[in-house]
Amino acid sequence: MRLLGRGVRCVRGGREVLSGLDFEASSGEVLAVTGPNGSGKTSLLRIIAGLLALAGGSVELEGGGDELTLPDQAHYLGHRDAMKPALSVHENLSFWRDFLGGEAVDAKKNLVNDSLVSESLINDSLAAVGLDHAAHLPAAYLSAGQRRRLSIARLLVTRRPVWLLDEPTSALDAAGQALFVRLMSEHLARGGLIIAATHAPLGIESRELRIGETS
Ligand SMILES: Nc1ncnc2c1ncn2[C@@H]1O[C@H](COP(=O)(O)OP(=O)(O)OP(=O)(O)O)[C@@H](O)[C@H]1O
Repeated sequence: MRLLGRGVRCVRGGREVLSGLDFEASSGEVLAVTGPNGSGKTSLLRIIAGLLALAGGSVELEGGGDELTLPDQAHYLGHRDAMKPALSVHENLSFWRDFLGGEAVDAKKNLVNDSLVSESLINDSLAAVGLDHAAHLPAAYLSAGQRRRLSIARLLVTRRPVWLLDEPTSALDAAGQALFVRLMSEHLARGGLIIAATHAPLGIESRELRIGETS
């Protein structure tokens, strides 16, 4: 699988933010998008996620699911944690699983239509990010790092091969960063790919795409 961007152009508020940008990332690879504030890193992730229109060029996923669009095959984790504060941690994750079309699979990768299995997927995902003890707390009570962990759990309730991550390690403590590195490594080992906008090292081997140097 390969994500390919050619001649990408982005205009925001009448200003050209990206122009003629080429990039690619393959299965098992992390592309770290770096550059000064306002250089267009978030805009690029939002274009790939289908949340922002291209003003020119193309972005394509080769070797993905034939009947699925690129946005259907991508997880977008913005730098703001998209959680409803009045819902519990568990309810927030259930919402995202349903919204993203989460499917439970058994050990032989067969689809399982079983609410108990779905329930254990939520619990396993919360445990994987160290939030099992907080499942019934309102999301409003979470600390910044815990909110980030809950966002990361979204990546686990539905498997999608392309992870688009905006400043994914912000607010994470050392243990949280180590945990996230492990989750990213497992994702890459399964053939996934990651594009991350970041100002800080991700703690995992990556290739750099530097943008906005001249602006
Ligand atoms: N909704 C919008 N309308 C107009 N301009 C916008 C909008 N959103 C972003 N911009 C502009 O687009 C440019 C790129 O913003 P973007 O958020 O992609 O940068 P970034 O590289 O992610 O920055 P940072 O490192 O600060 O997160 C900035 O000049 C910003 O002001």
